[in-house]
Amino acid sequence: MVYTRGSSDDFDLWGKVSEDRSWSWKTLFPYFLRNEKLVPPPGGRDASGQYDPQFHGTRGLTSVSLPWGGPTDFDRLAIKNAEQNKEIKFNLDVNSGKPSGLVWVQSTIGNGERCSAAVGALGGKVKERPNLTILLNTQATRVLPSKESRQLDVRTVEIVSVSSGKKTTVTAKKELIVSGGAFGTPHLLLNSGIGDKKELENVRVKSIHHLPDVGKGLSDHLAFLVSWSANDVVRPVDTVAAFEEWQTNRTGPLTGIGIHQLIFARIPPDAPLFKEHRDPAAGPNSPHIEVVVLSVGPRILASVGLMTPKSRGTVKITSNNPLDQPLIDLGYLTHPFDLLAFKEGARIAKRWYEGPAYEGYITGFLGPDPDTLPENEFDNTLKAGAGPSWHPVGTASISPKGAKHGVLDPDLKVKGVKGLRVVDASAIPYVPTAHTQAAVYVLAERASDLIRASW
Ligand SMILES: Cc1cc2nc3c(=O)[nH]c(=O)nc-3n(C[C@H](O)[C@H](O)[C@H](O)COP(=O)(O)OP(=O)(O)OC[C@H]3O[C@@H](n4cnc5c(N)ncnc54)[C@H](O)[C@@H]3O)c2cc1C
Repeated sequence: MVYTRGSSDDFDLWGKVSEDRSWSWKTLFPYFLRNEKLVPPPGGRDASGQYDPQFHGTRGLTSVSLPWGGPTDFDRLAIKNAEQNKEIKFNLDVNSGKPSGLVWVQSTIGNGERCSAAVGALGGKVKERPNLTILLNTQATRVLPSKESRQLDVRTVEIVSVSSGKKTTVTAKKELIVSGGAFGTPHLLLNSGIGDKKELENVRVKSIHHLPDVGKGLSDHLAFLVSWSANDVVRPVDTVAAFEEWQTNRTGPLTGIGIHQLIFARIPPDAPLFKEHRDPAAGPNSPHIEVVVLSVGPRILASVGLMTPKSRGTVKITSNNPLDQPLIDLGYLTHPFDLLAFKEGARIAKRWYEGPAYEGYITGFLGPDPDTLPENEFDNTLKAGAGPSWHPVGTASISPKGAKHGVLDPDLKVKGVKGLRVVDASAIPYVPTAHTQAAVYVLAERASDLIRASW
C-alpha cells in the first residue's frame, strides 16, 4: 500500500486540537523512523535520486520500498515537466513532512510482497509469544463495566465466536485497548452504552457513559478521475510471465501497485473558493490535492483526491444487537467547500498536463472539465464517478484533557472511563493529507510508549 506520512502541519494539528503539544511532527518523527524498515526496491535496482535516506528508518517492523520498475519514459516526462513547472516542482521525498510536489511513490512492500501490520508486527516469531493470544473469527461485542468499582471502570470485553456463536468475557489486569478502526471502534463503544445517551436510548441500549461525540466527526478522502488522450500505445503486462517472475524472484510488475509517481499540490491562495470558505489545510505544508500520475497507453488517467475535506460523516447503531452492522454515513460532499475544491483539483491536473514536456504526447483533454461544463453537469459527473480512498478517521477523536467534546484524552484513554484506551485511526482528529496507514502506525508506536509508561 502507498506509504505517505502527511505534512508536519497535519501532526502539529493533533497537538493543537488536543492542547497537548507532545502530539507534533517533531515528537512523532522518531516514531516514524522506529516503525519503518526502508528496503531496496524489489529486484534491487538503484533508487537513489528518488528518495532522501535522512527521512527513513531501516530497522522497524514495516517494510517500505520504491517501485520495482522505472524510470519509464512517462516518468521522465513528468520529471522534465516538473523542471519547467512553476506550480509543481520535483520533491525528492514525499515523507519529509513537506509532501507537496511531484514525488516518487513509496509503498509498504518488502521483498516483493506486501508488508501489512499482520506481516510486519505479527509475523515471524511474535505469534509464538506466551503472553499473546490471537482469536480468529471472533467479534468483540461489548466492553463491560466492573461491578465493584465506584468510578466507571471498564476492563472486561465480551467476545463472540462468529462460527459457533459462543459468548465469553475476558478481563484485563491493567487496561483494555480497543483497535477496531474508524468504524469498528465506535461500533463497539456504542454497543457498550458509551455514546450519546439519547441516541442510545432510542435504540434501547442502556447508556453507561454519556459521550456524545462517539461515532461523530468521520472524515475520509474522496477521489475522482479526469483523463486525457495520449499519443502512446497500450503496453499490456503478460500476466502469466509476470506471475512466474514474481513466484521465482519476487520481482516484476506484480510487486507493485503500478503507479510510480504522485503529485501533491496546494490550491492557489487567490482561488475564489477561499473568499467563501476558510482554508481547511492544517498549514502551508499540507497539500489540498493529490493527483495520481498514470499513463495507460493512449490514455492518461489522473485520480484527483481531495486531501483536506470539510465534509463529516457518522457511525451509528440502529439496534441493540451488537452483531448488527453499524450504520455508516460517509458524509461525502456534504460541505460545499469540497465540490469547489475538487474543481480546483481538476484545474491543477489540467495545468500540469498543459506543461511543455507533454507537447506532442497529449492529444486532448477528455474531462470532466470544470471550465467548460455547466456547473451542475460537472457536479453531477463528479458525484456519480467519485470513489472513496478508504482513509476514514476521527470517529473517536482526541481532544483536550477534561474537554466535554471529543472521545479520548490526549493519552488515548476514553474520557471519564478508567481502564479503556483506543489506539487506531478513530483517534485521529482530521484526516492527514496522505494515505493513512503511516499516521496510524505512528499513533500506535507512540501509544505503545504511553501505555508502557503508565503501566
Ligand atoms: C481497500 C483499502 C485500501 C487502502 N490502501 C491504503 C494505502 O494504499 N495506503 C495507506 O496508507 N492506507 C491505505 N488504506 C488505509 C489503511 O488501511 C487504514 O488507514 C488503516 O488500516 C487503519 O488502521 P486501523 O488500525 O485504524 O484499522 P484497521 O486496519 O481497519 O483494523 C481494525 C481491525 O479491527 C477489526 N475489528 C473491528 N471491529 C471489531 C470487533 N468488534 N471485534 C473484533 N475485531 C474487530 C477489523 O476487522 C480490523 O481487522 C486502505 C484501506 C482500505 C480499506
